[in-house]
Amino acid sequence: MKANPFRQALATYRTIIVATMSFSIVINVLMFVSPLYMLQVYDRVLHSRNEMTLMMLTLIALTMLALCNLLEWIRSRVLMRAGMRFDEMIATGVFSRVITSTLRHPQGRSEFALMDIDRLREFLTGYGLVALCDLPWMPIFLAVCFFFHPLIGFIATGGAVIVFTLAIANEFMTKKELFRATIAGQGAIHFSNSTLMNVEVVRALGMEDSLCGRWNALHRKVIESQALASDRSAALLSISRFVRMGLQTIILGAGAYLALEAAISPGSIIAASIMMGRALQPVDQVVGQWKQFVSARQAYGRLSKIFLEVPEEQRKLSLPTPSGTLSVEQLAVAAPGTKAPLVHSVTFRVNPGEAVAIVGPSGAGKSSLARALVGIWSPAAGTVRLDGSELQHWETDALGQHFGYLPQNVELFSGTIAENISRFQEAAKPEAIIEAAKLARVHQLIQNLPDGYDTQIGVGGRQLSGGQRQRVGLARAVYGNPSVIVLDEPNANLDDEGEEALNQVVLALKTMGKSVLFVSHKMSLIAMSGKTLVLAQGRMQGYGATRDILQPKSAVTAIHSAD
Ligand SMILES: Nc1ncnc2c1ncn2[C@@H]1O[C@H](COP(=O)(O)OP(=O)(O)OP(=O)(O)O)[C@@H](O)[C@H]1O
Repeated sequence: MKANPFRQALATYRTIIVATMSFSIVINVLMFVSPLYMLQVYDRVLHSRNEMTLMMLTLIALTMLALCNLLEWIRSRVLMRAGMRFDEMIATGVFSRVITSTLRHPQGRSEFALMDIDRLREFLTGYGLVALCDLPWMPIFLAVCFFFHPLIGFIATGGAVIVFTLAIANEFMTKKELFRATIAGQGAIHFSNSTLMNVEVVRALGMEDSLCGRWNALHRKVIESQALASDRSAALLSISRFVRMGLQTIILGAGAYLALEAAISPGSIIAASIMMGRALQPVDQVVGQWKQFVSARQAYGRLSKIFLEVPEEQRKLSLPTPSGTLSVEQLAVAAPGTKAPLVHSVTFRVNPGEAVAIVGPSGAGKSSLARALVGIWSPAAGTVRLDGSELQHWETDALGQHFGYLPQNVELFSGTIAENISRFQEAAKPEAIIEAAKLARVHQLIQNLPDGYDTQIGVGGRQLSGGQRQRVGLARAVYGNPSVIVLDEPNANLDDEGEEALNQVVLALKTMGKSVLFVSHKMSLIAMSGKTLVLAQGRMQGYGATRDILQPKSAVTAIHSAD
């Protein structure tokens, strides 16, 4: 099995974290410039009154500070590029896993893993990671405070402990609410997306108010949880800010007292105050970045889960292009995430050049069977074999190229007609697209559209009529010379001319030696098949030559009359 690309990407990022830490070492060493400068100015220059020394010290300090800022700039550029590389390494993997995971658990909302990539990348490239890299420097800065005087050291350490405690309290007090807000936010987005998919029905049936009410309820949950988390976090943040400011006053006061007692030099007062500030800075940053930390950690958890649940597809032997023999044995089909089979014990075989009609009343399980035949749903029992090899033994993408599939509700994508027919393949040849359109008898129809093959069809192909969608979907099904073509009610939206064209397509596909299976209620199309499979309540009621099955009093006629 291939290594998990998420882990690989994180391993690569580890090198970047090491580089960031190396930058941080130099940057933090340069943090000593300001306190050292103060010590020199107050304790040496003011006594010696040497202006030349002051000028040289100032010049050196400015150079060092410029270097420090230059390094910070380079560090952020390195992080940004590494973040982009990290994104590149996992984005494709996440996208394909989201598809697999959604097929397995349609209600699982795995699409949000795509947003998690952004969250994690933002954390890895932003101040969050820098703050973490700076954190190990805190003890060193505190040690220097002790070096000035133990009292200074204790004040700074006490301050760091308080600020840290506040950060942890922040985590505990906001964790649950932030998690709730994320889940509620996903629910609201999911709901609004599905509403927007059906805007026409929403307007026509006056559902706006009720749907808006439902969305508002979900949205309010997000706002309430966020507001609660933000209230708690804001209170702690202002306490933390007060502690920081109070500490500065205390440290200056303590320094002045120690200077009066001649325990430290006057320059040490300012230097100690700067040093304590540096020690507390990473803690402050961590507190400020807490929300981002939490969200990045949740994103990390969800991404790890999806990579764990959907492991890398094992490399499979590439099988030769199939002739198209589809054999189904004792097949049982259940919807993803459910156990009860919708289709039971189906056995039949389709040879190249044959057409099989799948018939039966509504809810008989015809579409469920079609889904299993093209490998969308895995068999709950039994097998589906293409040229003798079970569908699971084929590479998913390779298998898709050997199948043509037209689902009942067509499912076109936002893009041009040409892109839809070519299944969005980047290297699609125009000749192949036109060949598929001609084979599907839709070339002329496309030519009559304002932009021909370049016509944008909108989300779900909404800018086409129902019949046009179905015929473009048929062209997509036959694109790329597939061996097996499965059509689920391909004539549901067709007029007489469209139906005649469809009958011609089935005839042509048979002549070309393709295996054709279609679900239909239309006798004229069923008559194009050599064999018919009759389903009722998920069970095979008959399978045989269409002319026998279409005889009066046969199973199919009985089923239709019962319908
Ligand atoms: N994704 C799903 N999850 C759970 N049950 C499902 C799912 N899809 C379909 N079913 C159920 O499976 C049964 C068969 O549905 P299917 O769509 O396969 O029937 P059909 O024969 O194609 O019907 P029609 O002719 O109306 O399209 C139905 O009872 C339906 O409720």
